[in-house]
Amino acid sequence: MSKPLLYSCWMSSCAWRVRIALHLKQIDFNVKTISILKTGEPGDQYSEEFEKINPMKYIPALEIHGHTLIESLSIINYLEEAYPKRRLLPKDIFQRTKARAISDVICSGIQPLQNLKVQKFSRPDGNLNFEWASFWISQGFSSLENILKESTGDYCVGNEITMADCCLVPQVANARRYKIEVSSYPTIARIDKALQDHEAFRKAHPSQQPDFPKEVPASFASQFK
Ligand SMILES: N[C@@H](CCC(=O)N[C@@H](CS)C(=O)NCC(=O)O)C(=O)O
Repeated sequence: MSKPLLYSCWMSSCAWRVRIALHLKQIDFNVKTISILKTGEPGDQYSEEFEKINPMKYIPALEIHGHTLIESLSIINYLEEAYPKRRLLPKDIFQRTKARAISDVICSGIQPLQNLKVQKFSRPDGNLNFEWASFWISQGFSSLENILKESTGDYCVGNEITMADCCLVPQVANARRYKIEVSSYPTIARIDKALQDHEAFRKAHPSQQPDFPKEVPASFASQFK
């Protein structure tokens, strides 16, 4: 079987979620870079070629076993079902539901509000809107902090790493990018810190990606401080 192929980009938090899951499952994969933010021209997600991969014009997408999968959470759920070893959902049904709910909060309730095309549409000049992104992430984090206080042990849900952790770490990086003081959310900050040294999370980090630039663009500097 050829290796799975992940359409990814160093700056995409959604692709990052899937990279973490692939590494946690110890699945070897190749990466095809789709540059989603280019100066003065549309990103590669708008190309005709990529639209055939994902008609939503978003990354990630995963080619695996002759199929093309889209939507980060659906991809992670596929990986969980197809590769049940090193599980990303707890055994207990209520813990499992919590892990899914936290993933949904991040993937449906926070990240879509700060996505590139949403930010651009919010401004008449079509540029990124830092204030907008920062507002919506802060709103989401205030609620997420309270949700996590109830579910956390070492990680988002109890003491096992779950798909919720795959979603949390990239979203915390987004928060830093938009200059949110993450320490104001102590549970979120603690879980994020606890995961930084885990091998799968290190391998999935933007700095380890083939398209990571030699010089980080100024607008990302706060993410990597
Ligand atoms: N719900 C989708 C969202 C994917 C998404 O928002 N991808 C972002 C990168 S993190 C993207 O491709 N943005 C391009 C754009 O906004 O033009 C998923 O979870 O896969």
